[in-house]
Parts: sequence; C-alpha cells; structure tokens
Amino acid sequence: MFRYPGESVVKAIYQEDRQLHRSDNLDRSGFVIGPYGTEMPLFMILSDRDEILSIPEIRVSETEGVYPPESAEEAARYAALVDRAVQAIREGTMQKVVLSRQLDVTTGKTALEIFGAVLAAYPSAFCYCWYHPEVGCWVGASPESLLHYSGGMLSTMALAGTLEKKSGKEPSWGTKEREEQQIVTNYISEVLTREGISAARSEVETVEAGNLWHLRTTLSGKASEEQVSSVVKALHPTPAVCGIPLQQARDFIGLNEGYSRRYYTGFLGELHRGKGRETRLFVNLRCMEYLGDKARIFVGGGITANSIPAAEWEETRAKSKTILKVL
Ligand SMILES: C=C(O[C@@H]1C=C(C(=O)O)C=C[C@H]1O)C(=O)O
Repeated sequence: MFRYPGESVVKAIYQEDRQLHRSDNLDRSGFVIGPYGTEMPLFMILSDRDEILSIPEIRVSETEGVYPPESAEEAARYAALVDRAVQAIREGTMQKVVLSRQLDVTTGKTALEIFGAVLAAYPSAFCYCWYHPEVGCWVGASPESLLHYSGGMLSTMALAGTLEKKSGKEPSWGTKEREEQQIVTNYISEVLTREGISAARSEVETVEAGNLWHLRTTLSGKASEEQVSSVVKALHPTPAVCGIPLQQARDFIGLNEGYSRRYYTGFLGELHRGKGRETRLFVNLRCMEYLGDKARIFVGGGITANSIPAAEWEETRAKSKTILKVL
C-alpha cells in the first residue's frame, strides 16, 4: 500500500500467492522492493489486483508519539563509530560515508494502524506499508526520490544535509551540510552523464521532511524507457545513503556498522507500470520493520571530515522521531 507525495489516493497492489519473485534485472513490471546490499533479495510484488483504498479502511489517525530515552552506552557506541569514520576520512580512505543504526521500540499498534498514522502525519512523503510472508513487513515515510520516469523524462534528486526544525526560525546551513549535499549532486550528475542522460540541475533548495529540513537538488533530463533499469542500478546506493568512493564506503559500512540494514536505504516503488511504463522509486528511509510487538527503526546520517560525533548522534535521534511519532 502506498501514497505518493502530495497525493490523496492510497493505492494497494495485491499478490495472491506467497511466491518471492526475484528480479535482479529490474526488467519486470510491478512494485519493486530492493535491499541496501546483497543480504536480502530484491523482489517484486507482481500485481494480481490493484485497488484504490478508502480512508476508513486504513483508519487514519493522528498520534502524539513516544520518545523513549536511549542509553548512554548506545550514544557512546555510535559516537565512537562516527569518530572512526572521521579518522578514516581524514586519512584519505573516503570522502563521505553514511553511517546508521537501529533501535527497537515496543508498540501496541498493528502495522495498518501505524501506516494510517504515517499517512496522517506526512502528506508530503512517500508513505508505504508492504508485507511479504517470506521477507517481512515494513512501514515508512520517505522524503527521497530515487528515480521518476514518465513520458520520456527522468528525474532524481540529491537529498542530504539535515537540521532539526526550530519553529519560527529559518534553517542556517553550515559548510558541512552544503559540502555533503554537493558531493551527492556531483556524483549523481556523473552517473547520469555516464548513462547517456544530459540532466539539468535545479538550484539547491531547503525542503521540509516531518520535523527536519534537508538540502535538495533536483536533476532531470530526457531518457528512454529502456534506460530506466540501467540508471536505477547505476544510482543505487547513492552517496546520500552509502558514500564516496562507493566501494570504500560500502566496505567501511560492512566492517564497522555492526548490523544488517536489510531493506533500510534500499529502494521501492512502482516499476515500468501502466500504459506509459511509468517508474516511481523512493529510497527506503524514515522507516521501520514491523516485528509484531515491536518496531525496529532505522536511522543514519552522512559523515564527512568535519562531522562532530555528538551532533551526528543527535541527528539520528532527530530522524528517529519521524517513526516514533506514529507508534
Ligand atoms: C540516512 C538517512 O537519511 C539520508 C541522509 C541525510 C543526511 O546525512 O543529512 C539526509 C537525507 C537522507 O538522504 C536516514 O534518514 O536514515
């Protein structure tokens, strides 16, 4: 089930059997769910039935949210991890790496109730809830598009740099945020050029995502439908969720993060659908895995040479509020 940013319609795609349709080539039409790495399968929900859901079925409700304290040990562990990354960056191993962590929170809500609360709280996000009996159940409200293809135009975005919103104030972006966002823009631009797409860049703008501000550049250009799968494979994972150089960042994450991201920082959405073979994919962020009586929340942030470990910890705390608010 999902709703696109700014739209009111909630779509549902039902697959009637429990088959796991792997599709590493991204050449089939359906709803694709891709992991961050290779630890989980990339698969498609192949539609037996599409439906538009009505609001009462989803039980939309506003919630107050809970903000449980986290242990000093966890804060210290994460700060030490960030510190290790900053050292590696200063030694020249990498330019940027995105680190992350998971936190478990008990919940009395069903996945459907959480999805309803997500819909009510985040009208400008890509809100979704998916379930596959072999793989699990995830809910999220992503602010980040990975790729949109429609009518011969392809667009993507470089979304990075985070500040927690302060009411009545304008965001005051520092060099660290501007640089880390610029790194992502340049990288995406290079990927699109390599893929044969001449993309125009928007100005850098501030966008709101729940309780947060981000910096965003939109990149768009003409493309053919045949290019879509190749561009998705080339873009993922972008330095908004992994790092630069890609291999070094991936290795650093694999060796140091200490847990498996599974579908967090993967991507999901409709692929080659409808008469226009439209594609609309989002990065799986501000999300959780639903584990019955608990929600496993995933949060991270980009680390550069100027990162301050305590501030990076606070950034993950701020990001966790997106999901904590709806539990
Ligand atoms: C990694 C996350 O978010 C990503 C990292 C950002 C950052 O480092 O500032 C901003 C937006 C996202 O591209 C997350 O939400 O967990």
